[in-house]
Amino acid sequence: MIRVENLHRHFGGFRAVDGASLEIQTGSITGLIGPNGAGKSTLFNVIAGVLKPTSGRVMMDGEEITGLAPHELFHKGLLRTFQIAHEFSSMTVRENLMMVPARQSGETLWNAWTARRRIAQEEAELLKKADEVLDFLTISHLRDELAGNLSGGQKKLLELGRTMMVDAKIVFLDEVGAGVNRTLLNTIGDAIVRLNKERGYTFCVIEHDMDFIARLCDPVIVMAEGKVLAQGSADHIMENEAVIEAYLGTGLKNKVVANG
Ligand SMILES: Nc1ncnc2c1ncn2[C@@H]1O[C@H](COP(=O)(O)OP(=O)(O)OP(=O)(O)O)[C@@H](O)[C@H]1O
Repeated sequence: MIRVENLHRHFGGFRAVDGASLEIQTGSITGLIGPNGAGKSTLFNVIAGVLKPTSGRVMMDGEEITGLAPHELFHKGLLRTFQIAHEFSSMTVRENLMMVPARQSGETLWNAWTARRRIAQEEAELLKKADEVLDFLTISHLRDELAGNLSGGQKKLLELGRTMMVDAKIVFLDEVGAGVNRTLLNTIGDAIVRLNKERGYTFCVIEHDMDFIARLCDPVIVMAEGKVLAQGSADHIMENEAVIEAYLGTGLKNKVVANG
C-alpha cells in the first residue's frame, strides 16, 4: 500500500500540491482524476522520486520512501512509466524490452571475459521473457519493428511491457490514453486489468477519459487545487456535487449531464 500523508509541493509561492493525503491499496487499480492543473502529475512526480516534496510523507508498505531517487524506488518495484518510457527508437521492440532488466552480467568487461556462458544463458532467458511479454500484450507481430515506428498507443503498450520485464509491483501511469485511438486504448485497458488480476500489479492511473477510468478503476480519487476533493467508485464520483463543480465546463460535467 502507498500512503501519502499531507503532501505539499510548492513552486515558488504556488501550491501545486497543497496538503494531499490518500492511499493506494495493494491490488487496486486506483484512478486519479481532476481538472487541468489540479496537481496530479506533480503528486505522481513526488511519489515516484522525480520531485522532492516541500513537506509531507510517502509510505510504501509501512516504510517511508519520501524523497527516494527513482532508481531506488525502481528496485522496490515502484515505477512511474515515463522513467522507462523513452523507447530507443532505432532498436526493435524486442530489443527495447531486453534493455530493461538491471545488473546483467554482460555489463562489465571483466564479466564479458570470464562468464560468457552465463551471459549467453541470461540473454536466452531475457529473449524468452521478452517474447512472453509480447505475447501477453498481443503485440508479438511487432517484435522486429523499430520502436520509433510504433504508434503512440503501441508505445504505451511497450511501456507496460517494460514494467513486466522487471516484475513491477506498483505502476503509476500518467495519461495512458492521450492521443491513443479507442481500439488501442481498449487493448491497453485489457492489459492493465490482466496485469492486475493475473500478475498482482497495483496501478495508479491518471487519465482524462472518464469511460476508461470508469471501466478500470475502483476507487477513483479526485484532486482539485492540489488537494483530494473526493474518493469513491466512478459512479459515486460522477454524482458528487463538489466534483461536478470542480469540473464545470469540462468533459466530466458533460458526461454527468448526458448520463443524468
Ligand atoms: N516545474 C513547475 N514549475 C512551476 N509550476 C509548475 C511546475 N510543474 C507544475 N506546475 C504547476 O502546478 C500546477 C499543477 O500541475 P500538474 O501538472 O501537476 O497538474 P495536473 O493535474 O497533472 O494537470 P493536467 O491534467 O493538465 O496534466 C499547474 O498549475 C502547473 O502549471
